[in-house]
Amino acid sequence: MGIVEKIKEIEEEMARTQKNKATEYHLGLLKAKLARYRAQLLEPTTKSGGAGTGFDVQKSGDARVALIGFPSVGKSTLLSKITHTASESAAYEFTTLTAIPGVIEYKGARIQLLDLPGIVEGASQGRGRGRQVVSTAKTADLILIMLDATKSEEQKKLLEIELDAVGIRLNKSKPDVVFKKKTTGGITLNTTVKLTKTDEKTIRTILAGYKLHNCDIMIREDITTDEFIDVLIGNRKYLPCLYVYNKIDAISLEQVDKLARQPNTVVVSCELDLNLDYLVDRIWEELRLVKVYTKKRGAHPDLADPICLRKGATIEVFGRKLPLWSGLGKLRILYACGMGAHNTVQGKSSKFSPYAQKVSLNHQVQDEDVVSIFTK
Ligand SMILES: Nc1nc2c(ncn2[C@@H]2O[C@H](COP(=O)(O)OP(=O)(O)OP(=O)(O)O)[C@@H](O)[C@H]2O)c(=O)[nH]1
Ligand SMILES: [K+]
Ligand SMILES: [Mg+2]
Repeated sequence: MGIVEKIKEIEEEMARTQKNKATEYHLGLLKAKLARYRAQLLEPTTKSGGAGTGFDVQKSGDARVALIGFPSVGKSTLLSKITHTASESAAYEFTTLTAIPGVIEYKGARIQLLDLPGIVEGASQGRGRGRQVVSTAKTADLILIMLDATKSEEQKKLLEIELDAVGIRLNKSKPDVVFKKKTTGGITLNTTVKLTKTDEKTIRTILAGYKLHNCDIMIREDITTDEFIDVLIGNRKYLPCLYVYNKIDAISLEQVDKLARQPNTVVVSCELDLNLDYLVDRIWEELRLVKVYTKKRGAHPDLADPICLRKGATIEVFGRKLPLWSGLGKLRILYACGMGAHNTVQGKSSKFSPYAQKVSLNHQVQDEDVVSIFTK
């Protein structure tokens, strides 16, 4: 009998078994067995299978948010509540076996929310399909670490360790260090601040360890040794993260209050719909999206249908989101623009706001700008 059949058999037996004191233990055993089989189902089938690559889900919308957590913390319940997609949720572990995308529609933005299988300790080392889950996290613009409010604080640390192991740095900015490899000339090391958490000798030792004998380094921040290594290795991902404590319906008010006071934290109950609106608000904020309105010549800005971009996006990035961009491309466009409230590019990023201003393709847009594009 294959695993799928075994799972089916247990599920049927569970459905047949009445829930009461006498069957509680037996049901518990069945649940554990079910979780074990489902965990097996998650294991990569080939040796290389899944390792290092994420799930094959097309990115869509204006940003991607990934749900990371241990099994049964309520990830799928959340997806089903705040998007139009239903993801199966159940009381046994490893209910979700693959990445399930849903869309949060909010303030004119379409945010892709990815429900993922639960991970276990050691996920980054390739246990279960965990490695695939943490790799998918790397493709997100924001990570939601979902935690069970009724369980120990330990869970948070363990998840952070797993993400850290694949090079994800949460709620940290890239160390302010300029590092340039050269072919000759030895090592030039400069610092603009006093180093209190590492020192020059350590840094030189590490460089030698990586066989880097020729490079220019300028350290502009009081970094740690680990942060210096991150700079050398290079492919680190610095991502914002919200810690979402679910199931607050099952703990005391005092406990809820204590959790809610932690930084980057939102407390919710998916089951009772508690605080979910606030969570979506916070997701929007953390993504740092800006809304930009389009405006046709001689018409009012189209306020009903803004284009959402990441903060720092340029006019060019904006243009690529316009349906008519490819056509414009052929005409060898543009200068784009205007800024200000009633003219071409109107809004906050114009120096001459509220008047329209001509800007270049690499001009950065800001929230609530109104942009018109002209072709030559
Ligand atoms: N008390 C309580 N239970 C909840 C809440 N949200 C979800 N649950 C329950 O928690 C269990 C697991 O929910 P799921 O949504 O399947 O959890 P998951 O994290 O997707 O689990 P896996 O896919 O197995 O990793 C289900 O029995 C839910 O009914 C909540 O806010 N409060
Ligand atoms: K579950
Ligand atoms: Mg799930």
